[in-house]
Amino acid sequence: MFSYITRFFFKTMEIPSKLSTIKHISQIRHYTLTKSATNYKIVMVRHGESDWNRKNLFCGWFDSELSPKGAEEAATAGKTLKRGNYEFDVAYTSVLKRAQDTLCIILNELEQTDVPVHTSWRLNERHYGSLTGLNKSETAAKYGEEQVKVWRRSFDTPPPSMHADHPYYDRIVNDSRYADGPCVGRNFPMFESLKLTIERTLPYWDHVIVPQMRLGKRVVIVAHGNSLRGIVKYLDNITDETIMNLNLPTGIPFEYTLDENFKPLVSMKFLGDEETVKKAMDAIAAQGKTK
Ligand SMILES: O=C(OP(=O)(O)O)[C@H](O)COP(=O)(O)O
Repeated sequence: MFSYITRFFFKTMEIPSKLSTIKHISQIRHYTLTKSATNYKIVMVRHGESDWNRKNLFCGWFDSELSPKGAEEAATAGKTLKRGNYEFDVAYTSVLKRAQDTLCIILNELEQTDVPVHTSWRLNERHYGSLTGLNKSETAAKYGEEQVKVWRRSFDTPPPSMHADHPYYDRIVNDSRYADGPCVGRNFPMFESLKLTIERTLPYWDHVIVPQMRLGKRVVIVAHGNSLRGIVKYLDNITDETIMNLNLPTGIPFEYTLDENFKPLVSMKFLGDEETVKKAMDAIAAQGKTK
């Protein structure tokens, strides 16, 4: 178990009275708890590798299955949490199968299958627009690695929009899981930047998840690379530039300890060995290379 903060990036500091904006990834802080106070712990996990992760395709709102490796990653995550004696009172996930199946495997491993599970499109992966279904390396070869990095990681530049003639448009827009929202023509996305993803994820964090933590519920969230990057950016007040360099690995849980105002006391403590996490992060970053 290690804090993401400790190796690449992090240094231990005293808790400042106010969080300042993180301008470089190396400034993400690992605060030492110097006094006992109300604090809340929450575990987050990006789902295990999906079939489309394995094929290196932009996935977004396409409902890819877990790959066999992804199912193994989920089982390993569950075993790790069990070894750490984690118990949960409530779980949150997206409407997408790769996240739900990961959560199910984790709860099975934990022997906590009676934990209530809430699903919301607000925790979905960002919508990758017309890039959905394209191979990332091939897209980099066609448009350049820089452009692909902007589409993948910039804060507010969205990918091109998905139109009705896109091969996955009908399947996504007419999915019955969205019957109760979002609404096409109103808030059903056809593309999303990280900024837009945060705008629909944060209300769920603030109005659904935080109130449960306030009640003392122990929460686990299983979501996606970019919906979780959005939450992390918000919690750690990471700048738009710095967030470009954060790549979340699949299937490795990480924990936050939050103070009474739901600000981080301990940020992104990965429950996995440091070398494995670093390699996994580097591999995610490299997906946008030409080869
Ligand atoms: O669907 C996706 O994310 P997910 O695998 O976390 O659900 C994206 O294709 C991840 O791609 P990215 O890492 O290029 O943003």
